[in-house]
Amino acid sequence: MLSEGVIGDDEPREPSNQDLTSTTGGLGVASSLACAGVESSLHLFGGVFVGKAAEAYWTAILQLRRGDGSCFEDSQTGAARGDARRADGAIRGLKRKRAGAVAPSDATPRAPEGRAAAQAKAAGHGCTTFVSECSLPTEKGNFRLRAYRYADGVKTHEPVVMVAGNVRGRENVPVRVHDQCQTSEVLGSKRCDCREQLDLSLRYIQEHGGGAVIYLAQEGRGIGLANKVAAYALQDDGLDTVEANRQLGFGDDERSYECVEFILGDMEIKSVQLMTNNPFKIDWLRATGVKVEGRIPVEVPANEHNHGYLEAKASRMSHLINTL
Ligand SMILES: Nc1nc2c(ncn2[C@@H]2O[C@H](COP(=O)(O)OP(=O)(O)OP(=O)(O)O)[C@@H](O)[C@H]2O)c(=O)[nH]1
Repeated sequence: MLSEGVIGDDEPREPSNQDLTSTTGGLGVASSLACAGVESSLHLFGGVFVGKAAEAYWTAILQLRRGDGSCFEDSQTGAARGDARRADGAIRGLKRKRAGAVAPSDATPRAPEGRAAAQAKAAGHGCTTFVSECSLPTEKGNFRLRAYRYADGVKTHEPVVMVAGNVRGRENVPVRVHDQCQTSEVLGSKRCDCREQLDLSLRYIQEHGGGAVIYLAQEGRGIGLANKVAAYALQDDGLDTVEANRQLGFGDDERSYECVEFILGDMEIKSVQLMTNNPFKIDWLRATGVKVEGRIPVEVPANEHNHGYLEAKASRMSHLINTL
């Protein structure tokens, strides 16, 4: 087992002014959609975001940025918050419309929401800031826990990273980008493989010279806990995980990985071996500028409750699962 991980030779630190003004890269476009060694079947579809909704959205975004590009989410005016709420509603409406527009009736595996989603994930509308770091002894070993804050004018969340070993300045660092699953990780649900994947990843980085697990609060592939329960209810009635999302008016995948490049850069991780079974996650991360050198599978044995779910992930979402 590794000793408690460090980002480099740093001591744990409190947020400095520099930390609190460092940000993600602004309004960039996909820096790279090249996906060497990984099969990609991104499909094109477009959506135009116009009129008052767009104005409100950009107003809210711009009010979150100083001239120097830094974040000041806590100083939003009431007007900005109102704009943000209207923009939030507009975006939700757009997503529903889009989900209806693209919902395919065939079972062909495809990138969830296609190229537009990959580009949106890469577009860089939000700000990520480092907040603080502490030691975190766990059942899987000793880690350092780094906390960040992300805000895009509509929503905020607080990504955390569990780090083991010395990763600063390294290439090919094993990294897992893991999305929250309260049902399995907190409540012990056997409907999915999320908790086991998290455990496997934490053990892996302890046993293989270090690495990082970036944990993002994007419950239910970004649709939220209550909506995921609604999706589960539809799956209880026979729909699969993809059909259930569409039936609720959501895209197949509503997650955003915009903060990941900033977090890796902040930790001076130069390139990663991504721990995932999802080839599209590799595409998305590359589209945001993350240097993904390769993939480490995170496969766990199926159980009687999640077998159908894992089969749907393999057949509907192209997940590379050999344990079925
Ligand atoms: N909407 C929805 N979300 C689910 C369902 N089951 C699990 N999740 C969420 O799915 C997310 C994990 O995504 P997965 O599709 O399992 O895997 P992935 O992250 O794309 O790929 P891996 O890196 O291989 O784990 C977590 O946020 C879970 O809360 C479901 O049936 N419906």
